[in-house]
Amino acid sequence: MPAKIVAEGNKVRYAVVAAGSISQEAWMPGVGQTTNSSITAIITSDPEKGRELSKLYGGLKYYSYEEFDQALKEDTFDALYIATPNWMHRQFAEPALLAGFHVLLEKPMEVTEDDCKAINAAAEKSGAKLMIAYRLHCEPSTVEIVNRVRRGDIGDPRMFNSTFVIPLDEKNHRAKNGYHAGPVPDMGTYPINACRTIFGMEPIEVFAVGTKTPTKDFNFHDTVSVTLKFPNERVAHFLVSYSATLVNRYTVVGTQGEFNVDPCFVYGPGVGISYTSTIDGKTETHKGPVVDHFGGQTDYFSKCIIEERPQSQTDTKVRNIGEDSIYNEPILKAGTGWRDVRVIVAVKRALETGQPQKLEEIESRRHMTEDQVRKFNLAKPPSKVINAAAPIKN
Ligand SMILES: NC(=O)C1=CN([C@@H]2O[C@H](COP(=O)(O)OP(=O)(O)OC[C@H]3O[C@@H](n4cnc5c(N)ncnc54)[C@H](OP(=O)(O)O)[C@@H]3O)[C@@H](O)[C@H]2O)C=CC1
Ligand SMILES: O=C1OC[C@@H](O)[C@H](O)[C@H]1O
Repeated sequence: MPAKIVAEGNKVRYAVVAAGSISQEAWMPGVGQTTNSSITAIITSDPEKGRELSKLYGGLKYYSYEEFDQALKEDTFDALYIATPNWMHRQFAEPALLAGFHVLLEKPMEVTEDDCKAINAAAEKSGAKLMIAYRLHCEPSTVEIVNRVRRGDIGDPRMFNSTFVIPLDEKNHRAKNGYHAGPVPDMGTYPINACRTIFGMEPIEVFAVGTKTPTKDFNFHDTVSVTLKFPNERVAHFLVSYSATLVNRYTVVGTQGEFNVDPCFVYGPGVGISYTSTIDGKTETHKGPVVDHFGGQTDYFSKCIIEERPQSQTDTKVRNIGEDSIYNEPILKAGTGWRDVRVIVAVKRALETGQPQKLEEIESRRHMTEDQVRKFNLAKPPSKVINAAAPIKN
């Protein structure tokens, strides 16, 4: 089926697939901050959520998962926001894309490289647009930091180090579903995407060490240390964990300076991505604005849909830092979703074998530019949340 067209002046109509915590508490309120997007349908396995959210959002059409194929035949939406658990992304994304619906797909893209490739192939076949929900790609401080590295403010970026810890409630779906629900896919996606973007390169080797906290009942390594070797002897390291207090920070060290970013990955009331820069011995603090990440990414994606920006512009070539070349206009970022998953599955192999894992050398593609930045105020929290599990242990 050909890709859905949304006329200039109309809003892109979204269906939300899975009304979990991120959909109800962040994405659905965030859409209200945009001017070009609306929610018109919900696809859920829980009829109570269907009824209640339909009322809360002014009469959404709701469907069960079994009615998904039927939903794709009706004219109630143009695009989908898919926020199922990681291993259920493809089952909704692939048929929706083949049917011409645009898809904003939660991170990580899926759990295997084959799943990612199948999703990309579906988008290519129909021409429908696909974007992985990297909300930070539309966040002003994150884009500023990346741009400052690209223009050489800290010299040659040599090292990246990050810690991302969120204490997980053991009742959450992430707690009992093995590696692919664990901290590497769930949270590691952020530092992996950040260091790939900051270095403008793809890693060539992966080392990993995992531990299982004795007092916890997770069925995977709940704390993992990962080292990524990059071309030109650059190195990145990150630690992710479900089993300690909330921490989210990264440092990029270059030949002339460093950026320390804290908080760097999370969102919500009072949270503005902020950093200190120390360049040639002079330290400055940069307090970032509190913006709605979810409204921002959706507004950007809808703009790409309305303007019919070609997906072929998705993965434009990136210069290596220090080289003098011109960037092309980059747009969406399906390719970068697979590139993160490629690393996530290599970490799994490294944990299983205890051996470093080589990655095929691939050229880097540019993703994340100024035109993606959105500065919407944070949406008000929803007046009601229906049957959604809190990810964070209180
Ligand atoms: N970009 C970001 O900042 C964030 C992204 N995410 C991503 O969003 C996705 C969903 O995360 P989140 O909302 O926190 O998860 P939740 O556990 O809160 O919700 C997941 C929802 O998926 C549906 N579901 C279908 N099958 C299952 C199953 N077997 N087990 C559990 N849930 C199921 C349910 O919705 P229903 O009852 O409606 O069918 C459920 O409420 C993940 O891919 C995650 O990585 C999550 C948090 C932040
Ligand atoms: O931003 C996030 O923070 C909490 C995580 O569990 C979630 O999946 C991630 O995307």
